[in-house]
Amino acid sequence: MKTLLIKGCHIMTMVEKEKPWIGDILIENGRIVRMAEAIEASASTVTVIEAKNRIAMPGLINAHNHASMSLLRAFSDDLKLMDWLDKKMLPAEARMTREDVYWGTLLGIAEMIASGTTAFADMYVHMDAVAEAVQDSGIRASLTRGLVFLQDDGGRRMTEALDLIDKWSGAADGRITTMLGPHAPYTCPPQPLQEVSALARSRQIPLHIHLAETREEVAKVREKYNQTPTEYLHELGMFHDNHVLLAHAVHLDLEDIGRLRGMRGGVAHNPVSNLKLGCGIAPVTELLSQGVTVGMGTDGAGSATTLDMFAEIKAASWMQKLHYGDPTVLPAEQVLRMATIESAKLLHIDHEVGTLEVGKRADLILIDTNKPHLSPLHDLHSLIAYSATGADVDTTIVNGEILMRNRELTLISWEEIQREAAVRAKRLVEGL
Ligand SMILES: N[C@@H](CCSC[C@H]1O[C@@H](n2cnc3c(=O)[nH]cnc32)[C@H](O)[C@@H]1O)C(=O)O
Ligand SMILES: [Zn+2]
Repeated sequence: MKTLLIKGCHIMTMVEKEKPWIGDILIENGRIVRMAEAIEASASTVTVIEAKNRIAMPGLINAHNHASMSLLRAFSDDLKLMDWLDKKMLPAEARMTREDVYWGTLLGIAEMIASGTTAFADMYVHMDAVAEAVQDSGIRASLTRGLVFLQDDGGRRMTEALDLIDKWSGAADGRITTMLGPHAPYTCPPQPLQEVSALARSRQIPLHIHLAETREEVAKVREKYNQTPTEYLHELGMFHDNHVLLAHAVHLDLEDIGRLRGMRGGVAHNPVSNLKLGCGIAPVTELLSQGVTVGMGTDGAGSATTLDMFAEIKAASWMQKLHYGDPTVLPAEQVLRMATIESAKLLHIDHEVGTLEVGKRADLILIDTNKPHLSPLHDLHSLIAYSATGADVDTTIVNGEILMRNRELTLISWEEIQREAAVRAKRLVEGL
C-alpha cells in the first residue's frame, strides 16, 4: 500500500467557510484518508514530508487550456484575436505533427505542475498525443478534440473526437476524462452544433466550447443569425440537459445571463487572456449572483503567455474590483474557490477533487511561505490569492503521487522537454 504522510502544515481545505488549521494529512492509495492534528507514521508509511511553514491546499484546476500552444508562446503577441488566430495560430497549428503536440503538451504540463496546477481542461488536435502526455506526466485532465465545422472534412474531426472518448475516458487510473468540443459559435453552423449537442445528451458526455470572447464574435453571429452568441447556443438547445463548459463568456447581456441560469456546467473565466487581448471584463459577479458556476482557466499560452493560475486568481479579483469601483467584490476565499472546487465542477470531477476532504483523491499542493513576500501569516486566503505566485509552490501531488518535490519534477524530464520543444517551436513558426 502506497502511503504518504504530510506533517505540520497549514491545511487550507477550500471547503466553504472552513478556517485553515495546522495538522497532518495522511494519503493512502491516492486518496486522503485522514487529516488530524498529529498522525503517527506507521510501519507501512513509505514517505513522510515535513511541511512546516507550508500551506497545503487543493491543486489548482485550469478549466480552459490548449496546452500544446505553449510551443507558440510569445510568438505573435499584441495582435487582435481574429488576426492572431487566422494569420498566426492556425497556420502554425497546421504544421503540427502528433509528436509536436506531445512535446508541446508536456511543456505546458511541466509549467502547470511547477505552478501548482493538478488538473486541466484541454481542447486541441492530435488528442492521442495529449492523452499520452497526460498519462506520462501524472497530471489529471479533461480532454476534447476541438471541432471546427467550416469546411467539409468527410467527418474526420468528428471521428477523431469519438475515438478520443472511446479510447481514453477513464484511462490513466481515472485521471483522464473526456468531453465533446465544438470550437465556438462563429466556427460551428447550426446543424453540426445541434447534432453534437444531441449526441452529447444521448451519451451523457459533457461539452466544452468557446463563447462570446470578443465584440467581433458578437457582431459576426449577429450578422449571420441575428442573435447573440449565447442566444444562438441556447436556441439550438445546447444547454438543455447537457453539462456545458463555456470558455470566456465575456460579452453577455442581461438576457444572456438569464439564459445561463440553472444550466449544468458553467463558465471558465480566463481573465489574463481577456485582458491581454483587450476582450473585456466578463460579468463574473452577475453570473455568480444568478447562481451560475464560474471556474477559472488560462487559455493557451499562445494568448495568455503563462499557464500560472496564480496570475488568473489575482486578475479575476482585481478586474471585478476595478469594474465596480468596489474592493469588497470577489474576495480572496471566493476567487480561490473558483480556481479549485468551482473549476472542478466545470470538469465534472468535483466529487473526486477540488477540496481537501477525507475520501477525495489526493490532488494537492504545498506552498512554501518561508519568504519575505509571504510573511507574516495573517489571513492565509488573502496571502495565497494576492501575494503568492506559481513559483512559491514547492510540492505538487496528484492521485497521491508526487509530481514535484522541492521544485524538482519527478516523473518527467525538464531537460528532455526543453530540448524537444525548442527545435519544434522554431520549425512551426518559420516564415510566418
Ligand atoms: N484548428 C483545429 C481545431 C483546434 S481546436 C482548438 C483551437 O482553439 C484555438 N484557440 C486558442 N485560443 C483561442 C481563443 O482564445 N479563442 C478562440 N480560439 C482559440 C486554437 O488555436 C486551436 O486551433 C481544426 O481545425 O481542426
Ligand atoms: Zn481557448
